[in-house]
Amino acid sequence: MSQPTVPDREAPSITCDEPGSFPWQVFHVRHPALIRRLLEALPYGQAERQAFAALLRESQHDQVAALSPEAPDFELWQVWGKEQYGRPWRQQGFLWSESYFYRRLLQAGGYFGDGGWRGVDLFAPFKHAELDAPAFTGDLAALDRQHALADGERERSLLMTAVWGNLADLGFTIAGKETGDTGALAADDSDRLWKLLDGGLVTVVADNSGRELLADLVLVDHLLAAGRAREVSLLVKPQPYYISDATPSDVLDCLDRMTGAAGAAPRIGGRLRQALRDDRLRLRAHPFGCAPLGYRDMPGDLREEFAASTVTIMKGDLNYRRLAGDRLWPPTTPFAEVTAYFPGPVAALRTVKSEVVTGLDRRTAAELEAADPSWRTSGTHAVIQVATPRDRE
Ligand SMILES: O=P(O)(O)OC[C@@]1(O)O[C@H](CO)[C@@H](O)[C@@H]1O
Repeated sequence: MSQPTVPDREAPSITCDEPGSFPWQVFHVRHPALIRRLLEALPYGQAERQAFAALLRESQHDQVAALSPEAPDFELWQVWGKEQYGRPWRQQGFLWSESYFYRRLLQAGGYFGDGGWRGVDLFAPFKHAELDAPAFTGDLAALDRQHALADGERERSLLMTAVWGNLADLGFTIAGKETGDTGALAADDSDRLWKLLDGGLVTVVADNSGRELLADLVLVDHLLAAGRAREVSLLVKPQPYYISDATPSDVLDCLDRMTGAAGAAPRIGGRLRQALRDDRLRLRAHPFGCAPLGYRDMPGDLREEFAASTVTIMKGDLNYRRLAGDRLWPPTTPFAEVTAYFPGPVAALRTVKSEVVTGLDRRTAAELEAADPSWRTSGTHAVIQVATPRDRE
């Protein structure tokens, strides 16, 4: 096997330095809007309100402050943040700074403290509202129609629902973006993906809770029930992150909502509960899920898990950034090249909501860039991309 190329040394890393750019807007528009929403949703006291305001100021104008030595994850962040502490936030890589912002947001909300906010998921009011919203009820009802489809059509529908479910991301909606149900696929390797799903261990790295997680769980149920997976390992976040990212308790909430509904939903929810009991579905919450790093820097145990999987399915935009590297790749850079380090077959199911794009054919890339330069952040397009070790030979 020839040596994999490491093209990420060539594409510029994305930072928040340029006023008006997408990453700059995340820090200067999206984060203030998020904090306003948090303060409306939860009755935080003076100390937390001041801490949120201080975090906003620091992250927009100052140097990155380190965690205090009492923090439970101090050691971890000494490693993850050693290059960044004491330097301006705006000069950090966007992936790093955004991730650290969410870590510090939990701290500002008292999540790690010894007061009444300890362990409280500050995004829970939004997550619960989503589970109670008409759109979620509509998604549950749509499962009956999906169930009635012929096999091939049903698989296509399950996959597309999981892909476009990624638009139901509270970070995206807080930024005032529209979440139309579907747009166009800029790359579609779905046939290759189905070929890989041949009855082995499948790892699904989940993204958002609520509507996206529902679609992902329904897909997982199908993989198990149809023998397309022998076992599924579902990776979620160990703590609240990026607003609506799923944690283990969000999975349980979603299952509850399914089993409490009518029609196909309770049957699917019941099968998933049974699969958890039988260990055919394993729920994992690895600390690396909230790391400010790309998968290139994954720890050994995760590498082993991905290597042992017949395919790892990465959901969502942030996972795509972490997989490909948070860089301004020419969009025709082969997906297999940027994921050459990955220890097994990998598939990305993602609506495009940030600037990182790879694996497009020349014509599609040219047409998209010419039609609307903001297509990368508007959520109008999605990709289904697959790379296997064979592609790298
Ligand atoms: O990973 P997800 O939930 O699909 O998307 C996360 C996201 O909303 O956050 C980032 C900007 O804040 C973007 O990469 C992306 O739009």
